[in-house]
Amino acid sequence: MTQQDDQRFPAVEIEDADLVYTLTDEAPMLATHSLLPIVEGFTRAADVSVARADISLAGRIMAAFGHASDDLARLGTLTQSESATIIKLPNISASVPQLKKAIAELQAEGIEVPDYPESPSTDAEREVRAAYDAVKGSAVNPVLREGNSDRRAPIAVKAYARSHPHSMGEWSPQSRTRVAMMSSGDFRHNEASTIVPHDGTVQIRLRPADGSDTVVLRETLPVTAGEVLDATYMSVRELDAFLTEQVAAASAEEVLLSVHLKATMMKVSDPLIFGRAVRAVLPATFSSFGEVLEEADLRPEDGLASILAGLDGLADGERIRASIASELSQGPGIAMVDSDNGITNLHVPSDVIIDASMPAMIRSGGKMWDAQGQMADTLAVIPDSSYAGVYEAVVEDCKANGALDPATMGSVPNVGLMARKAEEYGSHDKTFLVPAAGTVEIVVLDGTGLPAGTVLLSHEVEAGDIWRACQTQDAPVRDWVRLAVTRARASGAPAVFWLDPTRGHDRVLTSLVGAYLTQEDIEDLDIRILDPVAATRLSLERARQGQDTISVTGNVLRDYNTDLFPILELGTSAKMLSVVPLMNGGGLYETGAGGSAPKHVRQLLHDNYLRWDSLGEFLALAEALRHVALVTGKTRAAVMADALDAATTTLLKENRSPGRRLGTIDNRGSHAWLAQYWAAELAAQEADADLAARFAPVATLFQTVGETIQAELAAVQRQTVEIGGYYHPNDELTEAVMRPSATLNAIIDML
Ligand SMILES: NC(=O)C1=CN([C@@H]2O[C@H](COP(=O)(O)OP(=O)(O)OC[C@H]3O[C@@H](n4cnc5c(N)ncnc54)[C@H](OP(=O)(O)O)[C@@H]3O)[C@@H](O)[C@H]2O)C=CC1
Ligand SMILES: O=C(O)CCC(=O)C(=O)O
Ligand SMILES: [Mg+2]
Repeated sequence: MTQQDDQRFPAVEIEDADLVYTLTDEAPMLATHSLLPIVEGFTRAADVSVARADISLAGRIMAAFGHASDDLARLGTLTQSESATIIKLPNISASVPQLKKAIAELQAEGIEVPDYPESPSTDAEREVRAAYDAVKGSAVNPVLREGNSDRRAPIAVKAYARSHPHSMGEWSPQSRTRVAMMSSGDFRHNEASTIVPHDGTVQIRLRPADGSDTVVLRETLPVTAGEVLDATYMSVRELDAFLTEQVAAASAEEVLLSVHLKATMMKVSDPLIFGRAVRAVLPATFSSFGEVLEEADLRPEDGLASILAGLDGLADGERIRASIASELSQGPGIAMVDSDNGITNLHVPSDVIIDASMPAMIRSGGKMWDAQGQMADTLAVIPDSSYAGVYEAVVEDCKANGALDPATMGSVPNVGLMARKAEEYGSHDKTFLVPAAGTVEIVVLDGTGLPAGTVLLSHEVEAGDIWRACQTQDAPVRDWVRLAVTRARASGAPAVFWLDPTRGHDRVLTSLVGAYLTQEDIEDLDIRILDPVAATRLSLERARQGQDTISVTGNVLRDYNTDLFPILELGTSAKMLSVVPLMNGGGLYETGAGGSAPKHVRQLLHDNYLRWDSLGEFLALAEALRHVALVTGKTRAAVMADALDAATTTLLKENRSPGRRLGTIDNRGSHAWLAQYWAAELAAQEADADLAARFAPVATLFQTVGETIQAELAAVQRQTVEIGGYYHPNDELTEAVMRPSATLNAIIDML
């Protein structure tokens, strides 16, 4: 969906536009084909120029090999501008299997992109691999998130959820579901942290225990004055022992085994941990055939599906397949992603992503799907204990007090430390699979105010351990504390900093928060610092009493909490307002807090029905238009924003959001209603008479043909459709599918 394809609007460059709208993947990409023409039509009346930035997985692959403009890099630069206004939809953070599929799809279209080199051996292959590694995993959000995060449910959304509570699975005190985490040897227990005194450069290296030459893991790493620098590692020995225990425990307790990781955002460490879990479930297979599989580039970290798909070409293929089947049938039931097609939790590393998977399990009364398509209790394995306690506390709370009630429960909004790749979510370029036993050290090269050669942090490690460093700059920490105070003041709710005194990083952060709070006016505010488990308990207790509690967290809990609480409160995190005030003054408006909902694509292709809810886009657009008005002086944009918010409130009240069942309003139908309500609000408002006059005939027209539009949109349901690709669908085909109402299209063209 490139700008040039659309002749109705002159192309606007990303750098010149008042507003940039991102083109992404899967369900939000489909929704954009329907919504963006409406947005462009309406905003033109306010003289707001809109550019499209293609940051889809396919777009980024093409850009990496010179077949498309590198829109992500351009947007990254734009985030530094004080006038940037960017609407960011969720995108695929690709696992290796997804990346390979996208590459194959582009190649089949005749686009010359190279294969993904599994084991690069030449310089050219290493270069290709580096290019793909930059596209892989969470490669978009960290580039754009040059600010901290403010995610909350707007009042109208919360009111709607209370009056139309979503279904919740029942929780029984007898539930056998529980969370398992490591009690030593993990990232939490090994964490060490320090504050860097001055700007400078450090090196990360391994001094092997056998006295052989030092291995440089990272040649140079710039550090900044006042930043918090941490290092930690996951002991593979302790991880393996833990995972083996959990496999046995799930069997003994007769519950499903499920593994919850963030292999997308934590693109180096978590696929490795996922691979250890695959091994732990198939110990005999890996002991007999591990080398054969390795030689064939069939890696457990890519998941069972990749291994199974690669067996055909192997001499031992059938024996390996039989061994896997036999071990799976004798071990505990594995939680399923798709029981109809035999897809387990361990098939693809990016199918079960902890921020969405744990809340979905909790919402379902602590159950996941088994191989027979029934819901069953599960042992939820979250190896690193840094944040697993939060989920454990929710599970225990639900066992003791029953499911939460969306009709009455309070809200847990979040203020998250995120800017400049803060904490773990910026660690992938400082994460290493340790090649040999020895000492990993972070050593001063120059600057920092310390003598060259000073060892800042060090760990004794074994081969196979996963070591990582994290950086958290000072300016983002100050900004985060300020944002927390602002939100506490604006909302009147208590603000709780979730910081763990048993962790090195959190202890340092606690002292900084204490210091920076003294610089704020907080006398009449309720601001506390609690460890994450205590903070969870307090937030739940208050939520059960209908009270709101702001969670002020680091980057990972920002991610976890903004799915967890919204999924319980609102049924989905798609309904969140998600604002990132960029540190240089710009605004990044994320649409909801969830991802790209891959399951929705299947339903569109099968039934021509898209259940994606664009509420997050509507909320983000209104905020973005207000920001445009502020930075460009185009006051009309603010009038458009107020009218849009009013239209969104009507849409909620009138229940015009997409349903889940065929025959109800889908994504396209909800867009048409939004356009109708938006036009009505613009015609009725008195702040801008010209705008009112311009939209009066549009509003009248919608009143006349609104039902025709809905009938045209409903008529296309219940048929299969073809859009000519998954990662890189054909624009014309997709547009035809997503804009099937000639009547609506004519109105939009007229705007
Ligand atoms: N900001 C970003 O860019 C983010 C990207 N991601 C990426 O998204 C992909 C999928 O991640 P996953 O863990 O499955 O999580 P998702 O949030 O994409 O999906 C989980 C479920 O949430 C529901 N859901 C999410 N958004 C909506 C919406 N707008 N309307 C209605 N329902 C919605 C759907 O439930 P149901 O099926 O019941 O309808 C969906 O199946 C991954 O590639 C991941 O990396 C993930 C999070 C954030
Ligand atoms: O970038 C990603 O991979 C996921 C981001 C995410 O889940 C979030 O920010 O809530
Ligand atoms: Mg998330």
